[in-house]
Amino acid sequence: MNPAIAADQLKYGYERSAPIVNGFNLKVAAGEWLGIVGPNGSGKSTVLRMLARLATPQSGKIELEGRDLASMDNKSVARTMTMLAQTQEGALDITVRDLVRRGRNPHLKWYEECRGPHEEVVDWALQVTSMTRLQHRSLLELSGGERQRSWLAMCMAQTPRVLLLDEPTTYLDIAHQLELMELIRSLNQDQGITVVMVLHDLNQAARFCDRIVAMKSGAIVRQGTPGEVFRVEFFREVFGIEAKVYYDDGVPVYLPSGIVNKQPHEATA
Ligand SMILES: Nc1ncnc2c1ncn2[C@@H]1O[C@H](COP(=O)(O)OP(=O)(O)OP(=O)(O)O)[C@@H](O)[C@H]1O
Repeated sequence: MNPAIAADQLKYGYERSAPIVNGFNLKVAAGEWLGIVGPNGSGKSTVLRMLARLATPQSGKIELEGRDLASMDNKSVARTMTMLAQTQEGALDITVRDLVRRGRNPHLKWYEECRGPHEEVVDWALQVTSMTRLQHRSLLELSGGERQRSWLAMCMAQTPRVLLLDEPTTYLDIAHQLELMELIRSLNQDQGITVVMVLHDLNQAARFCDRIVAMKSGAIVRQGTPGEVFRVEFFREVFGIEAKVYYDDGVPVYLPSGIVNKQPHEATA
């Protein structure tokens, strides 16, 4: 079976600056939950944007389920893969249900309306994200967590097989963070959706992800299961911190104790 995503030798940079991402290779298996971690400015969002086709690599190739991403049409990409960003742009003066209906657009012909079986998918997307009760509310009347769930419901209405998420829990309190992570876990485990998520909370990465890829200066420096990655040297070399690693129910948990050498940490050094 083709990997859900295969990225080969990706390179990306801005004019007059050294490449931000260089020689980046990644394979994500269908049904896997991959976490991308790394210091600020290490290129995580840039990689995710290239995978989502929001940024075009200067060189290298991305395959989505074995197809060349660069030559796929927009609707085929949107029927296969979707991305939930940290914050969303767009008007909030819309009901949750109307927002979720927009997720059906890649499946509709230009003359078609969201009706019949498409409305059933909207019902399903609202249900799996626990938004049915709030579906007639305007986004303006929702909390940050409920709003993020509404956007996720729209993503689900696309019935994607691959879900990309860029720090989706950043603005959520801890209860809403866990709620969103549990929800994504059920989408991953029950619906078989492949998940690629950039996240800063390393303990959450260890708890939820099958595999962690750590980036520094635009390249992958460590990867493996959370247990393989969570080593004292990893925290020193990638984040410049001293940390102790404990195990809770088989899951590694780190506790930071200080900055290595007491030097200001150079994120992109
Ligand atoms: N428009 C731009 N022009 C020049 N450099 C940019 C631009 N946008 C981003 N960068 C640089 O690209 C590098 C990688 O940024 P990116 O957002 O991918 O990192 P990140 O690992 O996601 O960071 P963070 O954890 O802070 O979100 C950073 O050094 C950033 O300053």
